[in-house]
Amino acid sequence: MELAGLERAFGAYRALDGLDLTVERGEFIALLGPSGCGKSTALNCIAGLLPLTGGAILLDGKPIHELAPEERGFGMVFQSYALFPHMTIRKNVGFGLAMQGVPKAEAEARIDAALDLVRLKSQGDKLPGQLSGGQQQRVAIARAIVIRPPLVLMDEPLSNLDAKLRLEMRAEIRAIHEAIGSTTIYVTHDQDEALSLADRIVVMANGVIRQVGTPEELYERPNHVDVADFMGFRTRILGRVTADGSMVELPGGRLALPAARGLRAGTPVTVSVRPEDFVASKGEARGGDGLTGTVRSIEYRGRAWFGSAALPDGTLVYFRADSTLPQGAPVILAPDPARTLIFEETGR
Ligand SMILES: Nc1ncnc2c1ncn2[C@@H]1O[C@H](COP(=O)(O)OP(=O)(O)OP(=O)(O)O)[C@@H](O)[C@H]1O
Repeated sequence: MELAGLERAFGAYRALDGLDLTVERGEFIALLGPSGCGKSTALNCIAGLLPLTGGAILLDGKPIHELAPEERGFGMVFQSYALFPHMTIRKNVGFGLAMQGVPKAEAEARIDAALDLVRLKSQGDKLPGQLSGGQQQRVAIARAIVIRPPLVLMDEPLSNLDAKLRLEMRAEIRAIHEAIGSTTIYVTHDQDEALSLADRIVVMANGVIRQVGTPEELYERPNHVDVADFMGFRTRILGRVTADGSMVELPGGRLALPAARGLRAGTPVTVSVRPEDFVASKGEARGGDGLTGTVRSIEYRGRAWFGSAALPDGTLVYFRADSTLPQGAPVILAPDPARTLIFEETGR
């Protein structure tokens, strides 16, 4: 499937501002981004629930964006399970087949197979209200896949479930995707979910795609400060490349960072670091060994302590420490230079 310059405006507001993406058959794609970035809008446009205001959607080379949702025939799974409360599980799962006029014997066999896949075969005669949240979401998945759709669309399907069930269902969703060989587009704001499920992740911000890549590519080499944010680079510090171009001048000190090599002297930069790669120890920094900050909070998380410290300008740094540190104490904050990212002129 191909999204070509997908646009959706609400009045003057452009919720989708030119999305280009090719999805291969059998791929599992995660659309990842903060609340309001346009993920659900993109999914609803693909499903046909929202008309486009520009661009095109092609399936096997044919434009489908003028088709009604039922003509596209995609399977949809929403955050709310959207089951019919007065219909049995079997009837819920079979609804799409009945609409398509699939003969009864075939429909029954396909309902059996779908319920088997989501491990609910024995629950078919119950009503949705008699099932747990996780079971209801599995019914919704069975209903989406029983029609053998060319594309399965999922919008935060796990966000109503508790943490343990979310992990179990995550594995099941991937297993079902493999088992039926479907193409799946999955909307989430949870980077763990995206990293563990997807073949490729599409990171969105403000209605545009920031980066597309495999989980490894995005985790190791985010190309934009927004993507880094999503991949766990929690600390972002604004600074400038020093006059001789060898270091980065930041609040609380200067750092020698290989990633800054090649940038012009004076270039404004954002430095991004993960908490586990930013080590705090007692003392004050001097001469490029780290930044000086003041401990704001600290807690033990097994193995190590994690906390936050304020730089002189108030910027918060999220750090790891090998022993506890008193609140209010001055600390040296030393990032692992090889794991520190630098972005030009992208600070907020
Ligand atoms: N029907 C609508 N009318 C006006 N604005 C809308 C409409 N639907 C969405 N928007 C706006 O478009 C933007 C994108 O919304 P969308 O629901 O796609 O975001 P999202 O990334 O899915 O966020 P969330 O994770 O919170 O669901 C938001 O700013 C939202 O307010």
